[in-house]
Amino acid sequence: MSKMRLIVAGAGGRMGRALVRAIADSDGAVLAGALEAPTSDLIGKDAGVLAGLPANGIKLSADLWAMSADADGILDFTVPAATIANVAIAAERGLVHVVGTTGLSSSDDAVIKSVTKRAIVVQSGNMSLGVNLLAALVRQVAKSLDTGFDIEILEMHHKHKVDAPSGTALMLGRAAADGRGISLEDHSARGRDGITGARRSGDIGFASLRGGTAAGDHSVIFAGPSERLVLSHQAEDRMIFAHGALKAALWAHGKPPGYYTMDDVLGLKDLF
Ligand SMILES: NC(=O)C1=CN([C@@H]2O[C@H](COP(=O)(O)OP(=O)(O)OC[C@H]3O[C@@H](n4cnc5c(N)ncnc54)[C@H](OP(=O)(O)O)[C@@H]3O)[C@@H](O)[C@H]2O)C=CC1
Ligand SMILES: O=C(O)C1=N[C@H](C(=O)O)C[C@H](O)C1
Repeated sequence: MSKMRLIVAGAGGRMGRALVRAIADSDGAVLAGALEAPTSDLIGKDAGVLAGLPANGIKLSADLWAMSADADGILDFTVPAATIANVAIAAERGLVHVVGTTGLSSSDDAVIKSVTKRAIVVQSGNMSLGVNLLAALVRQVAKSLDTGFDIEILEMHHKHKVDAPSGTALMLGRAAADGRGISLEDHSARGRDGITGARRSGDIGFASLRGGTAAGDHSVIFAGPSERLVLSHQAEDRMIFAHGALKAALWAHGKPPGYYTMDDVLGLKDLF
């Protein structure tokens, strides 16, 4: 079978470079294009060289329409405005669109879902196996414990990260809210500072730390009377996200148009 032809969006970024390496190592995919911001100094540079590999002849370009004429999918780890611009082209071309970008607003998410009658979208705030298993466990624990247990989510990332809470923290918060049968939007506590008053019962709290090179640490704390249960995951290398994204693209290739998550890719929907 021929290899899946993939475009990496944000090819000059941290995840973009990791994705170029993951594709180079893969038997099932080949790099078909490398997208960057039109303002980037990296336009015209070789994607392989930027990723620390031998030159592969794929030059960074800002023209997704041209590079997608002969592609099967796009791995998109960029910024919200770029991802939203890519959605329409991916749908028009019938590409698999793997969306890893975080910091998307609820209206951005609505735009992404609006094209899934025509497009094949796989979206997740975290593409790693470990975090998606963690989310399934959090949902189950939240279902088992009553509201006497307060739920707090703590995350730490490298100093360059621009959005908070992380997409993963929000995903874990949503899993906890699902388990409890509540809406996260109505039961979140974000950015406590100053005289905040006592904790509102039933809220899911978020706290974000930034520093150094941390690839992504997440803990979900169930704090009850005289005991605490902590479920956590530490990413040691961002290649785990790149391998997850590549797995998602290969899984989605040939699937009917629709909206999918890593639960579909990893078969976690029926775990509990
Ligand atoms: N779902 C998951 O598993 C994971 C998600 N992420 C998310 O992925 C995103 C990227 O993370 P990271 O790689 O660390 O960030 P970087 O800032 O290193 O990379 C983002 C890249 O996107 C580029 N970019 C900006 N605008 C456009 C555009 N219009 N078209 C194409 N490319 C563009 C940036 O270019 P420039 O610098 O010139 O602006 C930059 O090279 C973040 O939202 C992060 O949270 C990260 C890891 C895992
Ligand atoms: O920006 C990052 O680095 C990461 N972003 C994702 C998030 O916001 O959760 C996933 C991972 O934690 C790394």
